[in-house]
Amino acid sequence: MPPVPVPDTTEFDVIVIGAGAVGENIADRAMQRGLTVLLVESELVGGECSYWACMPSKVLLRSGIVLRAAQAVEGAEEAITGTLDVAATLARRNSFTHDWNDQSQIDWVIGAGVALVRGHARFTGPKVLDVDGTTYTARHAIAVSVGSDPLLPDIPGLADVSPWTSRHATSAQTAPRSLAIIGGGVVSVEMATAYASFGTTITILSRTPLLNTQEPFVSETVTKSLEAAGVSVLVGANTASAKRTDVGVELTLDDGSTVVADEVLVAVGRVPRTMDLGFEAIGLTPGDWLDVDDTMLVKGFDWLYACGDVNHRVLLTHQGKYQARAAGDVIAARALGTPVDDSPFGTHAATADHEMVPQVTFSDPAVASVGLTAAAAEKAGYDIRVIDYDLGWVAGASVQADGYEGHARMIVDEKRKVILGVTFVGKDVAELLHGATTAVVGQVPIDRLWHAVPAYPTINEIWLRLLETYGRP
Ligand SMILES: Cc1cc2nc3c(=O)[nH]c(=O)nc-3n(C[C@H](O)[C@H](O)[C@H](O)COP(=O)(O)OP(=O)(O)OC[C@H]3O[C@@H](n4cnc5c(N)ncnc54)[C@H](O)[C@@H]3O)c2cc1C
Ligand SMILES: NC(=O)c1ccc[n+]([C@@H]2O[C@H](COP(=O)([O-])OP(=O)(O)OC[C@H]3O[C@@H](n4cnc5c(N)ncnc54)[C@H](O)[C@@H]3O)[C@@H](O)[C@H]2O)c1
Repeated sequence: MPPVPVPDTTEFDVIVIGAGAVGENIADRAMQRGLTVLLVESELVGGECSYWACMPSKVLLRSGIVLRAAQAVEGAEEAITGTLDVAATLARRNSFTHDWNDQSQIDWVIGAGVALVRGHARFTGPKVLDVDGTTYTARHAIAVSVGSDPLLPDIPGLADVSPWTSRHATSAQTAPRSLAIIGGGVVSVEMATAYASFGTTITILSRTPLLNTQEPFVSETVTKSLEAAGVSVLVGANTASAKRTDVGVELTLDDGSTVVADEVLVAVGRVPRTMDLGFEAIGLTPGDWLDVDDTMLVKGFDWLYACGDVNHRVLLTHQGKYQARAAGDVIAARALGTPVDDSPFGTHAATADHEMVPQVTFSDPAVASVGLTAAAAEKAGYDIRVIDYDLGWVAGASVQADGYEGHARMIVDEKRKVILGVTFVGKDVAELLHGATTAVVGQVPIDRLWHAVPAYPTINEIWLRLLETYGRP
């Protein structure tokens, strides 16, 4: 890791622990509002997203998606005579992670005017930290943005087979011949998609249908497409034990059947990185997530903030950065005595975290969703109407790919006549999402949405079709 120059003071207005995407944004925001800020990072500046999560995983997926997109258009398809170049794809991924060197991010942080220390931070008391033997003090606030680690389930033998986690899957320098994946969430689906395109034989062992927090049609479509790519999707599969044998890792399911693969990837969710933060010194319990209000202030404190994965509100980079903007600004406002606006949708409140979160799963076809599913909206007590439409019937989609298959669903709050949630599944739907997010967060009345005319022939014409299906009063 490149060296980081030592700051010339140990007292700052704000200290941010963890320089992932989220911590960088808290620091930048507070600094821009006039505070002095120290950022402490134990590994790489840029965190999980840059080196072992969002960016490398999306690069690993992209080559296969582009290849299949060309294969789905007559005229382009004929030009494809080769297969996906795995080594070149992995090399492209290495260039995105700068071979796991964070010099460019160090330069950005220091250039932005934020002090940086490389080391492991632990609380030794309120507003006081030890970083590898040096004491640092915050005058106003400490923000925790230490992220999360993969959860290793308590399956007998699993720890002994040295399973892959998302870090191995996103940083591997060769593709294994076969890979078993425990879990059926986003990491499982994305990594199955990527590695299947590299020629790896994949078996997914999932207790539930894939992506089962999404609308049910998402699971059906994604499962079908993975199976078409040669992936074995075992739903209702409970892994009971694991052992390494001469031929690889052998997983035994609770029905007695076995799955053998070169490697096993565990992708069953996350735990907070709070085991070794000195929480005892400030009355918190090591290993806990941090419970925050909408300004990201940890409940029970007036100086401790938590943003990103560690507060367990939404484990997504963009949502963590949104929280960071609110937190950086409110820390400065409270320190400088300027007005705080923590009302819903105010400058200092991360209101959208609750029911307006966008997410893209970069499977093929992709899943793009924002807000509530029908089930979640009903559970929350809304009086809803569900509008469905086949994306393949949209002219723009049929141009995009021959035999385009996809689906869209819009959830309408019948009382207020606004949209609570939208889900798209289909090729190239990721870039449709922000229109949906704007409609949901803006609570744009359905009547007004009729005046937002989608260009013809784009896939965005799905909006017109959804409105026509809903009907105009
Ligand atoms: C495979 C994968 C793919 C993903 N893809 C996407 C995606 O496409 N889009 C999306 O929005 N989200 C995605 N996510 C989720 C996203 O990666 C996380 O939500 C995001 O990285 C969280 O950011 P963070 O800043 O909270 O934590 P992190 O990025 O983990 O940063 C925390 C930092 O704190 C440091 N740290 C920890 N403890 C200490 C300490 N005691 N002292 C000093 N430093 C410390 C760590 O070294 C780390 O650098 C993905 C996750 C995975 C696993
Ligand atoms: N494109 C993206 O936005 C993206 C991509 C990857 C990851 N992420 C984020 O990273 C986080 C972690 O992803 P993830 O896939 O690890 O978690 P996840 O919460 O998305 O999925 C975990 C899955 O594992 C299952 N599971 C839990 N315990 C199990 C066990 N013992 N055995 C078998 N299955 C078990 C769950 O039912 C669930 O289906 C998520 O919160 C996700 O939002 C986002």
